[in-house]
Amino acid sequence: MALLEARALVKRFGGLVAVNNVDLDVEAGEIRGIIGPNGAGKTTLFNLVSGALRLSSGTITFNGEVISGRKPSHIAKAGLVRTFQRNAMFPNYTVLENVLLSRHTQIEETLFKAIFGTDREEEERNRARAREILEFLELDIYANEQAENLAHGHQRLLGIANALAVEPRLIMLDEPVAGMNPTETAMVTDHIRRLRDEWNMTVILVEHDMRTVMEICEYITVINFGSKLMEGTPKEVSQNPEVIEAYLGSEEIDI
Ligand SMILES: Nc1ncnc2c1ncn2[C@@H]1O[C@H](COP(=O)(O)OP(=O)(O)OP(=O)(O)O)[C@@H](O)[C@H]1O
Repeated sequence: MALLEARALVKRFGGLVAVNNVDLDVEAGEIRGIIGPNGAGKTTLFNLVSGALRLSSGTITFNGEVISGRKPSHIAKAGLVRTFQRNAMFPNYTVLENVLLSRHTQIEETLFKAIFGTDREEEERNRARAREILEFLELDIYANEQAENLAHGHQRLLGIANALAVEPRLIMLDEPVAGMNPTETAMVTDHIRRLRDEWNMTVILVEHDMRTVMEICEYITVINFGSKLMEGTPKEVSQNPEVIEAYLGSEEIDI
């Protein structure tokens, strides 16, 4: 059984079918890419899996548990979290505080509980874990910096740190290298690979930067008009005429 099994997912917005009967199986330890043209339904698919949007129909099983219909906080606690395209979640707090606050806000349902709901021992544990995450992502030198002062690449990395704070098994990254220069892209790509290799994390990413997708994903799902067009290795995807037609306007994918 795959770690994530999505069956016949459908999402309708009024008359528009944004996600149309999509199956998705992701094995533990995979780095999976989801690609497709603008408006194909990638973000909607992400939101369905993370629980941010309610399914019109379909079932999602994660780690053997049915998670469809559950709240995002429940899904996060079960070990599946997503990042967002926006920068730092709590811009006026330090980097370390961001990771601590994220852990609480993603798995607790009220801000009160998030802020006051933990005992000292648990808080110590959370703090130690937050430091470990920052070290892993080489953000520890910024631990006491205000988040909004970080460079763009580091802010996006902090988004990943915030997601890791709930200690997930599967992390969904929404355009992790969007707007980055080549140095930042290389840094983030390297960390994504290390997350899988060293922390056994399963990763799903939506990304427009084809070079990054081809470089780090061993398997890619292509979405077009809300439906799955194909799945395959980067090589299979980049050579598939339907994909080239749909996604790249008949230009070859540059790998
Ligand atoms: N909340 C919503 N209400 C109505 N329509 C929506 C909503 N969210 C998305 N859509 C529509 O659903 C379709 C899929 O959008 P989605 O954002 O999932 O595509 P995408 O593949 O992520 O696109 P992009 O690559 O541009 O981010 C689009 O036609 C979009 O306009």
